[in-house]
Amino acid sequence: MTQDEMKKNAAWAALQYVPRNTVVGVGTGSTVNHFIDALASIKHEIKGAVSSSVQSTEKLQALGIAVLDLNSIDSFSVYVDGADEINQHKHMIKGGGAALTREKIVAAVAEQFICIVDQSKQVDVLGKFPLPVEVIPMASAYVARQLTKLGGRPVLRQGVITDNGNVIIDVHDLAITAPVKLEQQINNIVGVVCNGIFANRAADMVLVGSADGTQVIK
Ligand SMILES: O=C[C@H](O)[C@H](O)[C@H](O)COP(=O)(O)O
Repeated sequence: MTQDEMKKNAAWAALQYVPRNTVVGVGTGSTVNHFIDALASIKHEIKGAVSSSVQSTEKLQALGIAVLDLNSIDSFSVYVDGADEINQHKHMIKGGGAALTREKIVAAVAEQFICIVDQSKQVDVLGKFPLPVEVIPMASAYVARQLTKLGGRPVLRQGVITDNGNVIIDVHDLAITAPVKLEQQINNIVGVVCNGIFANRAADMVLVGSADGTQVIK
């Protein structure tokens, strides 16, 4: 079974946790693209979606799913999104597709975060995947120096501008043993919009696709 088939299994398994007659929060990425396909199969049973990226919005709309303004909603039940890495505490690294800030915003409004991954995303310690940090462009050199002081090796992601008009710095060589603390420390650097550690708001449930089926971790 390919990695993409494992992603697809996890994504379709998420459908059973989507309450009907409500708005659904939708993340971004190749795993979520499978979830959007799955969501289209029940589009007449939901009230629409709130989206975390232009990419997901376009796919949702192309499949006939209404995309609602997050500011028009007080809360909704379930946010479904992938991850680049996830540990046993359901802390994640996200942002490989540069969508981390809007993802963190939509996740914050959701009552429950369901993370869909293939088994290759499970790690003991976060940080082998370079940590994405979204940065206001004029602050990129300053922020890079501060990230170096925290022990990382910052690399500006070439040719990428986020949906919010900012740049991404990928931080290599971090062994993230205290994700809750490091997420806050990086947020405190002036010029940082958001970082890809999702630990202060971890996932509530993880669906892990593998060749043996989909494992549910609650
Ligand atoms: O910015 C992108 C998101 O955080 C994605 O959820 C993450 O990169 C995982 O993507 P994929 O499902 O393509 O592996």
